[in-house]
Amino acid sequence: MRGLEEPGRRPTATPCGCVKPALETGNLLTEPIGYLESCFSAKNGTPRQPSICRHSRACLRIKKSIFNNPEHSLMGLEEFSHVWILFVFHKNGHLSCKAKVQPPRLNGAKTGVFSTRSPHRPNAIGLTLAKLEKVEGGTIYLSGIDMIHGTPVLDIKPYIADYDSPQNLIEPLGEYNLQNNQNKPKMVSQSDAKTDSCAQQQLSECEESQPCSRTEEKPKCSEHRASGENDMQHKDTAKIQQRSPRHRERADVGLESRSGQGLSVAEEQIGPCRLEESFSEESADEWPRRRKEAAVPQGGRMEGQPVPPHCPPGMAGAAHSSVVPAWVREAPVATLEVRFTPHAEMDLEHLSSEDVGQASFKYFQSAEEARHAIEAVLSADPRSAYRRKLCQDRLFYFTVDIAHVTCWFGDGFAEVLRIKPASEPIQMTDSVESLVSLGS
Ligand SMILES: C[S@@+](CC[C@H](N)C(=O)[O-])C[C@H]1O[C@@H](n2cnc3c(N)ncnc32)[C@H](O)[C@@H]1O
Repeated sequence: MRGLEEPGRRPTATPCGCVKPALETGNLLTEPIGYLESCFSAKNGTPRQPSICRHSRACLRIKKSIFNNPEHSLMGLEEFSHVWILFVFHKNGHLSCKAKVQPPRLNGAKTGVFSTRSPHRPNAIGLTLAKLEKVEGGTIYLSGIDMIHGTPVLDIKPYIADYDSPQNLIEPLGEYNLQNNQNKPKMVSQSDAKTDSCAQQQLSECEESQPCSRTEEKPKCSEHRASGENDMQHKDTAKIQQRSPRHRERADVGLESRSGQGLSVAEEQIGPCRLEESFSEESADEWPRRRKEAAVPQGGRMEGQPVPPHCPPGMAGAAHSSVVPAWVREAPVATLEVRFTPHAEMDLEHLSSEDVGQASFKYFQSAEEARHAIEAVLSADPRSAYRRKLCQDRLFYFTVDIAHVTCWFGDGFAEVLRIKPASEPIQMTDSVESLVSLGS
């Protein structure tokens, strides 16, 4: 059998030495489909993962140079609740990166770049799962984002739990089917099984408990939002997920880092543990040692724990869970308590009052939302490991929407001292920078 040719060996350089973009060799000259307008103006204070701040908002207009009719490209997207956003970390400064990085959440410990969500990677590409608030013409509105203003966006893909979450993968039900004299075993992925899986019955709003079957019959209860009668169904399903024992189990083992906020819509939909897997960015020096003993299925179910009723054993085991090392849930960085000084409280009130003749919030719908966002950002401790250790007494600043926030960090808490109107308007990326070359 002929092996794959190593792409790097193929001639990709032109006589002048320039790298010639060629799809075949993975040298891709990308053109952003648009630039994000985000409530975060700079890296400082921008959440490290989208799950941190559900009120963080952004919008993306698809460029006309990509599609004459941008709205055509978004057709059907409104049926999805969440989207993957692929983007360029355009503010990384330089395109070099190290094999080992020190993610802030690991407080200075090093780990391999590919076990993290570090922005400093060989190809400066970011991946964020955002909530899709609405689609209007050629523009999408997002929330729960971790990208800064002006971020070049390369692609949008719908989030489909059936494809994107290992919990939703289905294995043959041979043993079960034989025992129950049901249909022949069949290797099915969620994509063709739609929703007739036992796992989904567990999470869906079916009142009757039914054995899993692999028939072609129409699913009675679907959480497949894209499949038609989506909106109401989806919401109901989310409620049921919260009620189901399986969901509770997940919530119980969830990382308590959401600054006391209620579950975000994303969490309601896909469960906090799953979010942790997608959004956690870090590792510890000691993790390879601990890995085997401490790896935890994402569903939170350890060996010996009860399996959901009505599912054959094979359906509920670790084969259907994703696994993360324990440090993901037990990161050595604590969640902080967030306080506002009376002065900061007054500032926030002032900022949101309409009678002072200043710009009102562009992304937040109320002062309360702004407050929640500030709390969410700070409770996750946005400081780098370096700042945490060496600049302990320094003030920390960040801008979110029109609020320029000044705060400081004490032992286990962050205190907001001032909130002033942001002085500089957010600048959009220069169109000259719009072509981003990926690959070597
Ligand atoms: C840790 S990364 C994770 C991004 C994405 N969720 C991922 O996993 O690929 C998020 C951080 O990247 C930084 N960031 C966001 N947008 C950026 C951009 N356009 N250029 C450079 N850094 C950016 C911010 O400091 C933010 O806290």
